Amino acid sequence: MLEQLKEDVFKANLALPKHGLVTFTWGNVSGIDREKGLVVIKPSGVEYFEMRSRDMVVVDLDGNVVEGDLKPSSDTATHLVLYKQFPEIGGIVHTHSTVATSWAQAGKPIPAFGTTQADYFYGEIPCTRPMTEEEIKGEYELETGNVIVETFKSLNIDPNQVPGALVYSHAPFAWGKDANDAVHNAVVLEQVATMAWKTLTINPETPPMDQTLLDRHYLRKHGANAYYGQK
Ligand SMILES: O=C(CO)[C@@H](O)[C@H](O)COP(=O)(O)O
Repeated sequence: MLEQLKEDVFKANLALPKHGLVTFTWGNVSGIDREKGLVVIKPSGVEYFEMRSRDMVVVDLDGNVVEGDLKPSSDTATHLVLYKQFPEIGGIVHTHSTVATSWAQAGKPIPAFGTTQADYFYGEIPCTRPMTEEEIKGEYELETGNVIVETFKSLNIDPNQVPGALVYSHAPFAWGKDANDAVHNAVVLEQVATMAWKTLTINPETPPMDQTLLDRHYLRKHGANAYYGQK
């Protein structure tokens, strides 16, 4: 079970450069075995092309390394907060993908302008508030997770319906039912970030999409009555 999770997380990490979501060692992917209370995550600062499955690091929910010779990702604390606060997610991706990161740096949520976003995100993709000097000087990665959770609670957004967020002045996090699903949502996030940017370039007055159309497209792929594809 844990060996399979390591392999899955390893492959998911290698998918980041394949999809053009990361440069150098930027970004990271993790997956959780909730029965064991263990998280597998990428080692910090290791080039993707050098990475091997056995390099994946296993930590407990307090961040203690329980297996692996390398140091875990520097963003591990953020992943752990999200696993604890979003109990239905099974995988998390952090990238510095160019356009989504540009939205995060601008401090703007990504509005839902069309059905592409609606198929995967049930509305706008939120951006967190600026972090305080105390949060930044403190345990920044832990506080990054806390401010993502705070954003979803304050906006009453279900993280299972909007599987991603922009961290202000930083970059996006995405998640899903497992590491592979989280990578899928990270790819979609970068795509819809690009579409939204270009939409506003073409028409700065573009309004968010019609709620009925948003409902139709999101609910055709998600929920008890989903019917998309061969369902
Ligand atoms: O957010 C950041 C840096 O700001 C991270 O994405 C790093 O770029 C990757 O860190 P490691 O996972 O290699 O520790």
